[in-house]
Amino acid sequence: MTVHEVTVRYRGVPALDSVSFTLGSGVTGLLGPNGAGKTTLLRTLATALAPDAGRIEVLGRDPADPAQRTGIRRRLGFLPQDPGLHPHFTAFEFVDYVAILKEITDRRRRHDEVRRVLEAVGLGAERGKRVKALSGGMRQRVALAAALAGDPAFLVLDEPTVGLDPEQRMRFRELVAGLGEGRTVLLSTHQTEDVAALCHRVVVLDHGAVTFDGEPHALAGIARGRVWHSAERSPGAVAGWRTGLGVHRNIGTAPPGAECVEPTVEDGYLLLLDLAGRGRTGTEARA
Ligand SMILES: Nc1ncnc2c1ncn2[C@@H]1O[C@H](COP(=O)(O)OP(=O)(O)OP(=O)(O)O)[C@@H](O)[C@H]1O
Repeated sequence: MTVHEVTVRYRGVPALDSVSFTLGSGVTGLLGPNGAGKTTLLRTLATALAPDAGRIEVLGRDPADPAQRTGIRRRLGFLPQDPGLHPHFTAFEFVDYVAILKEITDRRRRHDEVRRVLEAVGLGAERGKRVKALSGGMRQRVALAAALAGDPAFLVLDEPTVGLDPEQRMRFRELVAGLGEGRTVLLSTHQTEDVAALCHRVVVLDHGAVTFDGEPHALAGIARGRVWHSAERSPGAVAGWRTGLGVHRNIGTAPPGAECVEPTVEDGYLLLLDLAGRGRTGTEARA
């Protein structure tokens, strides 16, 4: 999968500005603040949007060519931010409907596939329930099952853990981790914990440009020596918050004598955004 100098504009304003990177198998995380261009990039890779400039190669094919684009779509699973689940469909009917759109024409084979993917996301017993009767986490799994129909080689997931409680998020993580074996998964998220838990690689987008591309521990490493705990919020910190334990976690240039702590992916990410000139001064209490 290659993205080469891709630009996408909305009414002349670039949402992606000459973005380049390559993707291999496994789960890659895509982080970025609101409006960074994540959804635009995912929709472009999922062949739902054509770039204004640059080239893309997905599964060895060129989506600009209609015949090759069809070939890509047959091997692609896309979980959009709003999957458009019809509330009156049962889980089975919704996934079956998507499988029809994916041109699995043989009815018996298709129904077997729908049962397989609903089992895979842990919804085998719920397949006859209507979408409107399912919890948010279950609906998200129905949408994932639909994306998985046809065993795609490339899976594009746009903020799949939004709105899930911690237990549902953990279950979802387990599922996605398994999916990264032998296929390419691109996962957009605001959850740095998801990136740390799931991804072998992370790409950070900011203002339509790639500002980091590497392993999650390298993103955390940006903040090495620059995260410290103190009794009060430290004035030299670019970001800081009082933790649930009552100490202040500060990120920035550590004052002399500060006791530095091990940085997380979130620390590195916040510092990266600040280094890009965003100038955060978060003071909200976090758990
Ligand atoms: N259909 C559209 N028409 C005009 N502008 C758009 C459209 N879609 C997105 N944009 C703009 O393009 C930029 C990138 O948007 P995009 O949705 O790709 O960001 P994002 O990183 O996915 O954001 P979020 O984290 O909030 O989902 C934003 O400034 C957004 O306002």
